[in-house]
Amino acid sequence: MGGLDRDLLKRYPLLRRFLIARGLAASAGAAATITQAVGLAQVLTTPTNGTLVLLGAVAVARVALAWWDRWSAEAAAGEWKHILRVEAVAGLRARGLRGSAGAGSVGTLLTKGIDAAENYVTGPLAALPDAVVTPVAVLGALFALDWPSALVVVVTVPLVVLLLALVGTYTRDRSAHQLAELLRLGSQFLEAVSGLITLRVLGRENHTAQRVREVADAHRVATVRTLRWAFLSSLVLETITCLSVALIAVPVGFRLLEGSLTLAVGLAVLVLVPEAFRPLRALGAGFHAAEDIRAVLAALSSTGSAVRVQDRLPAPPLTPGPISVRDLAVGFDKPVVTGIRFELEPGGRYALVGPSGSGKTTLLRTIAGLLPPLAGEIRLGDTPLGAIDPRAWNRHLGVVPQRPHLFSGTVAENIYIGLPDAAPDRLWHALDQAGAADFVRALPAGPDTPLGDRALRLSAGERQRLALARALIRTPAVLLLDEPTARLDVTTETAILDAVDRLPATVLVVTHRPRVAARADTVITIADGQAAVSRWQPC
Ligand SMILES: Nc1ncnc2c1ncn2[C@@H]1O[C@H](COP(=O)(O)OP(=O)(O)OP(=O)(O)O)[C@@H](O)[C@H]1O
Repeated sequence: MGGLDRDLLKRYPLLRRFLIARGLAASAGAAATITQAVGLAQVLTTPTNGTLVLLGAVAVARVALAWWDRWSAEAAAGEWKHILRVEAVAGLRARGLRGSAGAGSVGTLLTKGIDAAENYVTGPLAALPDAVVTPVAVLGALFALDWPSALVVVVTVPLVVLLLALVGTYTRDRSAHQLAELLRLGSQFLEAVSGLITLRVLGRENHTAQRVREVADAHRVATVRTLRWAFLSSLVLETITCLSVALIAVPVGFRLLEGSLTLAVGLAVLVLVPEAFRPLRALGAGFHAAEDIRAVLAALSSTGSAVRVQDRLPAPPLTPGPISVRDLAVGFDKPVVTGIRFELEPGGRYALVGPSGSGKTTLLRTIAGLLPPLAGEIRLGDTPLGAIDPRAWNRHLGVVPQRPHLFSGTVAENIYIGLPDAAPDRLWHALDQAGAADFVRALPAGPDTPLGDRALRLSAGERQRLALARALIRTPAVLLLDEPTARLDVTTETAILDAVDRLPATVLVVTHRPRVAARADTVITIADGQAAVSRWQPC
């Protein structure tokens, strides 16, 4: 049935527990419904004190069950959304973004996309046990009370189930299409905002606004189509339910007039019949939520942002020794560089060179554990990198990417990230080594100056120096630098490289500049998908 996805239940014990608890609650609810219907019929025909007390107790029990139903669904939905987001972030950390997924669409997927989990848990998943248990229980009671009425329900309930299955098949594609439009909108919007300066320079800002409008419109149309179908299926569902109730109510009325049916039984039947359809209607109303979350989970795994938290590797101690790269292949959907072999000795100086797009950054990110190797392995001493807890590896690493990200906090907060208790002299030492001390001192509030959104008030070279200070304050054993001086003048570059040379760390630096490569003992050259290792030789 569309409300239930076996893979999801296998993967998330939380959902299994929720379903079992709801099954028990649905059984209690069905018993209460039948007792209430029969009791109500008796009170209206031959009232007794005992029946009145019983009815009161059942009413209280139903209120308590309704409260618990709501609370348990909200709690399970909140916990599952949290798990999905943690998994998604772990997936992004482990594998990076795959394919053409952009930050905008992944951001939308992780926020609004994963919110669909709430509608799924509080909607079809919560309704499913009730939709299985209650119609069967009510049918049993109807057979005991009045079998001709039960026969009508036997014929009409499968019609409702068939309709739900049809709705599921039809809405599957619609939900995936609607989500794709939503992600496209998120990505277009982010691109338009972050590229505003370029667009203005090119005189294309109106054109881009028009494109965002078009995508927003496409998303609106897709949403309205899905909703139209949901409303239509609800209408058909309600019609089948009303017709079924009418098919039972009319003969019951005639039989009451004829005297072939007692008033108590007739009333009980009339109260019970709508109860057989109620949970199915609830299931049908939230049916599209099941398809929505399925589409979200498929999108998460195709962007590489879904990894099971339980899949985390154990964390053996990190052994000191060289970093050995053995027959490594790096890349994304297909390899960019293959057959890479080299050793990084502790304290050694290495340069990674090669034409633009040859795979230098990809190799650096693989060594940093940000991308999984496509083949071969990286060993730290005797331990494969894959067997080491990423957090343990991170503590030994200093990474300065090509386009470092600075957060909207202060300069100091950006540098202290992960080291909240570091002493201020360490901050100034790191800033000094990175050639950033002078300009930080000149900022309005020194290191306490807020950087604002993505630190746009700083120059590209200043941002790069802060990122270097952030790496150096951690006194890493291994320093991975991706063109760290690409935006700096020669004097600043020389000062920074001198400071880096004085560090005891193993340093691997990606560079296009011969004078930076000249500082390394060993040069790893990547070209045509292959890596070659040589001693530095000036041309
Ligand atoms: N997220 C990604 N998904 C798919 N392919 C990617 C991704 N990132 C990079 N690539 C591709 O991998 C190849 C290597 O890119 P990489 O950034 O490693 O090159 P590079 O040698 O560092 O280049 P440069 O010197 O210009 O920085 C390129 O062809 C690039 O298009």
